[in-house]
Amino acid sequence: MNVSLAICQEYTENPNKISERMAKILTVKASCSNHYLTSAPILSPSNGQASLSKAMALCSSFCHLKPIHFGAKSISCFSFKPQFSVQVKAFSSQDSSSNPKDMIPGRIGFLGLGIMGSPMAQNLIKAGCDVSVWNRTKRKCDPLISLGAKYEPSPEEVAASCDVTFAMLADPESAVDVACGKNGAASGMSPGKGYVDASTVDGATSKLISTKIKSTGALFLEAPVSGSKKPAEDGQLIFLTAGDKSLYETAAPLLDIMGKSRFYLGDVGNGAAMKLVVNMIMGSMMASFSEGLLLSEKVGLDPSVLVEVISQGAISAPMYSMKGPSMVRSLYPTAFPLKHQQKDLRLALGLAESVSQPTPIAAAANELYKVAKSCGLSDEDFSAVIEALKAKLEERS
Ligand SMILES: NC(=O)C1=CN([C@@H]2O[C@H](COP(=O)(O)OP(=O)(O)OC[C@H]3O[C@@H](n4cnc5c(N)ncnc54)[C@H](OP(=O)(O)O)[C@@H]3O)[C@@H](O)[C@H]2O)C=CC1
Ligand SMILES: O=CCCC(=O)O
Repeated sequence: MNVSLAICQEYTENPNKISERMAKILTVKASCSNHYLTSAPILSPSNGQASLSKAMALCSSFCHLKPIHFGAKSISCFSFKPQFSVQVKAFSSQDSSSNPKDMIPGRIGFLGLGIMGSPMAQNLIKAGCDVSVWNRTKRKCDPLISLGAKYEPSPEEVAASCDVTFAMLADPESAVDVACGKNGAASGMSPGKGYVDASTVDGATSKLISTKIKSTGALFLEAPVSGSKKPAEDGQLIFLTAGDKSLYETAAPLLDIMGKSRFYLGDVGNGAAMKLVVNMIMGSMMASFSEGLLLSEKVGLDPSVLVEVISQGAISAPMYSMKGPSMVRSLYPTAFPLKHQQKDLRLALGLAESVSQPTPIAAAANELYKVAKSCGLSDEDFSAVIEALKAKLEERS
């Protein structure tokens, strides 16, 4: 907090000078800790907008700076995320809502506290939001309750007591059940509220949920994410949103707590489609990488060296460097469950079918993930798909 006040004084004294110092302070702070900096009131805001814009423009030459205007009452907000999740938000002290919490919808609901939902909800709580939670398996709520979350016994009660409710559920069936089923979120929805579904589902499912939520007068946004367990923990997700633009704007400060970027893609279904295309590519990449690792080993090469070679060339990808070393050791600590990757391939193939787009590579990859599931690997990380190839090879030899 001292840091943000130092920034504010500099704003007001000399807006041309501040950005370099701001970047330096934040870099130091970011490397020391991993917490959010919020509330940076501009102390003499006569030239607040001008100095802030100037500061943001100058600061962007030092770091990845993301100006976002969110709401008439705030001057502006920007996120600074170098290696760690750090956010700085600037507000006018003349503004009646100089408390950043006033920019955030009153109470936030979170439904579905699995690998992704738990850290996402946790980041909201750590950023100072009032959060209510529900999960089918209640014990998964306990760590969040101990951080200050309020437990509600059903999705309906979460939705009824919150302004904006997020859902992060396994698949289309669970997303529909939690939103539209008995004691589902829709039963607690009414005008003025919003439902943001971050689960990876197909467009038809998303439209069904949207229709049900909107029939209550509430707003709907689909917001599936790219990024896995670690980005969820670090507030570095990429949101692929579509639906009600006004809910997108209301939810933006929350998306910025949980993520590093956000895309607004228009009508409901477009966010789901974008997510499925991304995961279709990812699933095929992982299947192909698995084949390469095993082939290299079979011809007497060291697969660890293959990982190293790939990391230095044009086909390098963080996924190969992150997963490769443990795959070589036949270890698959779960970040993205294999069953969800197969679900995404299945849904992506359905999307392709709906527009008669050939996707032979993804279809082959899907078969491999199905084999992996039948080998009992559903809850392993999706990189365990390599085991399906080992099984096939063993069958043949
Ligand atoms: N893990 C990852 O890397 C990523 C996952 N995703 C997507 O995000 C979503 C969540 O993924 P993730 O957190 O990994 O999955 P998990 O399997 O860890 O969590 C799934 C969540 O859905 C709940 N759930 C499952 N079935 C039902 C049901 N019938 N009724 C009510 N709740 C149910 C689970 O409750 P319970 O605890 O009771 O089982 C749990 O809260 C999925 O759609 C996935 O594809 C997107 C990006 C990355
Ligand atoms: O849906 C899962 C995506 C995982 C990732 O983007 O790393």
